Amino acid sequence: MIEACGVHRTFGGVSVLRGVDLAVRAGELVTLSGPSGSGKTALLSLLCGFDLPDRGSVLPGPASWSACAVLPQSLGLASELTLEENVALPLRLAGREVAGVTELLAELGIGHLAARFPAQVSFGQQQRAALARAVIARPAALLADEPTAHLDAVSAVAAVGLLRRAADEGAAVLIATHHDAVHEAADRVLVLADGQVS
Ligand SMILES: Nc1ncnc2c1ncn2[C@@H]1O[C@H](COP(=O)(O)OP(=O)(O)OP(=O)(O)O)[C@@H](O)[C@H]1O
Repeated sequence: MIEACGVHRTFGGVSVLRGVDLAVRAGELVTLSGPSGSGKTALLSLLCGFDLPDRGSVLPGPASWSACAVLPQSLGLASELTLEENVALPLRLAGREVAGVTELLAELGIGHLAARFPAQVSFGQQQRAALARAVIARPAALLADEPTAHLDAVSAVAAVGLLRRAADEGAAVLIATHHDAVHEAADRVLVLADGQVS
């Protein structure tokens, strides 16, 4: 479950989020649209615990952060690990068997780059690796910020397919995006405008 209840956040005197309420249930893929600068990234940062609300509450909270995967715009791949090692990391950290990495990279069209380091591939290729890392451990909640921003049409279809599958397998998935192809795969589309979600 992903949830925001009465969330407020102000930056430098500017009230960006003004009483945001939303809920994404297990098995649901919900997209968040809204003009550039409306606060989508700020909201995702609160939902995943990167930031704290001035007022209101969010889920997942600290007790369930380990079951939450985040795909930030900055990707956050470990530069000293290969793409394959990056994708395997959530499984290793959880003490689980490493399986499915090769298949996932192939599905996203970057199987041939598995042994390269992030700095040796394009940003769009890094973005696909970060997406694979976000879904590999089957998180209960998945927050993705513009996951198709640097992808061509074919790669975007593969990425959206993967996010849809994560929801179909039971994850609560929330995606901030400007892309119609992602909205079309969603169960619901939310709009963030004037500090509130509708
Ligand atoms: N840490 C911060 N400090 C100061 N201002 C911030 C901070 N984070 C966000 N803001 C401001 O909050 C507003 C919303 O920013 P945010 O990045 O959340 O928008 P967005 O909807 O994700 O935009 P885009 O679609 O361009 O990615 C902007 O005016 C931004 O400058």
